[in-house]
Amino acid sequence: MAPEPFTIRWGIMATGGIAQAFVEDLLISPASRGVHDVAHKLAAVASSSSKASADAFLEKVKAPAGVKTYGSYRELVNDSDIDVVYVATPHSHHFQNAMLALEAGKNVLCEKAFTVTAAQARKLVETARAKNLFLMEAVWTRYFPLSIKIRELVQSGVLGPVYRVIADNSIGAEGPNGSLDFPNENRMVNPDLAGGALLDLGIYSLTWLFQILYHLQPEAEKEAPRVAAAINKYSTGADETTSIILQFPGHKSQGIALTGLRVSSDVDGQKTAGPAIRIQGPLGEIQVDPPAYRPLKYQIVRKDGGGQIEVVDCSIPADQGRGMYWEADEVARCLRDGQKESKTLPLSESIVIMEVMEEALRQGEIKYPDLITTHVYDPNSPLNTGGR
Ligand SMILES: NC(=O)C1=CN([C@@H]2O[C@H](COP(=O)(O)OP(=O)(O)OC[C@H]3O[C@@H](n4cnc5c(N)ncnc54)[C@H](OP(=O)(O)O)[C@@H]3O)[C@@H](O)[C@H]2O)C=CC1
Ligand SMILES: O=C1OC[C@@H](O)[C@H](O)[C@H]1O
Repeated sequence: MAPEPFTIRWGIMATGGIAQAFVEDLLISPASRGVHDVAHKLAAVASSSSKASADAFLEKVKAPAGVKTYGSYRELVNDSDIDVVYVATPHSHHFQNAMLALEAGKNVLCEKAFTVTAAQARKLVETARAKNLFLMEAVWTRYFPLSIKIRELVQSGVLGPVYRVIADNSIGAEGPNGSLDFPNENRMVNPDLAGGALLDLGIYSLTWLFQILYHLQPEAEKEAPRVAAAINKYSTGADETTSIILQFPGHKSQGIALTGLRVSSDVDGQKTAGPAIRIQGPLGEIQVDPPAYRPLKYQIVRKDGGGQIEVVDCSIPADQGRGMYWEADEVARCLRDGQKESKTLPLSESIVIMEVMEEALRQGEIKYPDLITTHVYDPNSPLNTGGR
């Protein structure tokens, strides 16, 4: 008889859009994606608004009976029947909320962007290590079968050394009279919630640059990049377009990461506009269809391919969710194996990415409020208590 899967008990912090998508994926049987070694249990959900919001959330996701609900994040992190807390609040809140969970002795999976500043990311990592807890930034894209396959292909040398990655993750959200299709209070453009294209969407362009140009560098030759960036600001003060050039001189490689809120990477929504990502070496290139955050199809163009291209489709069947369960499976395996971080996205790499984004925001003169940039933990911060 096959051994029972190792099951982890999740506590969900916040009840917004991504919390719903993540939980719906958690509730899909792992066996349906061929996973038998780990499983997931939805143990509790907390809303900073009210217990009633958490109750309503359970109905929305069609949760099984027996899931606890709380009207505060503090109650959630103190629940002894939880193995890991999923932080699904806006970027502005990640540092304080993840600290709240770590300080209560909980393992943490924290949504992207990890934090607002690099110092906050370092403090989270330092705290998790001091308390011997698991911590991971929830960059789900890295755990897609397509991402794994492409990292393997690049490592196998199919392109020769990769010298260039160009990646775009942009959405077409232009509104009337120069505005964007978001109210100014919306987390996409609101500086109080660390809004802006870079922290929300540009992180995926950087994910592609990093998972190829940085992650695959041999450990002994790890080289953080030089950064040149330019930003257009929206009327709220958040960035609406950000362009970043990275150079890794020791590896002779370069990356270009683009993001914006006016022109989509996939203008007709049909993926006919061309690739969002190009990974290039002397022997050929790999092109990945948009969106960069949910990659499902790629093609290989070989220098000696005689004009033929190889197309590889990694679609997810319509009834098989969004694809967030692969990162959840990674968390379960790490907890099972006593690993305190994911090898696919080590904490040191999340920190370097935060350093790059911080530098880009500095060059673009984007300023966020002190409340959300401090790296001093405050359990009573309104970011933890829900005071809005
Ligand atoms: N991996 C992915 O594909 C995606 C990741 N994300 C990431 O997830 C995070 C949340 O995004 P998303 O779910 O879209 O955001 P939503 O605005 O839909 O939800 C955020 C939730 O955070 C809680 N919250 C606490 N304080 C505030 C506040 N002051 N303002 C607004 N919400 C607050 C609320 O839950 P409550 O009231 O219950 O406490 C709210 O429902 C972001 O970091 C984003 O980058 C987002 C979309 C996709
Ligand atoms: O992480 C994300 O991916 C999907 C986008 O629509 C969303 O804004 C972003 O937060």
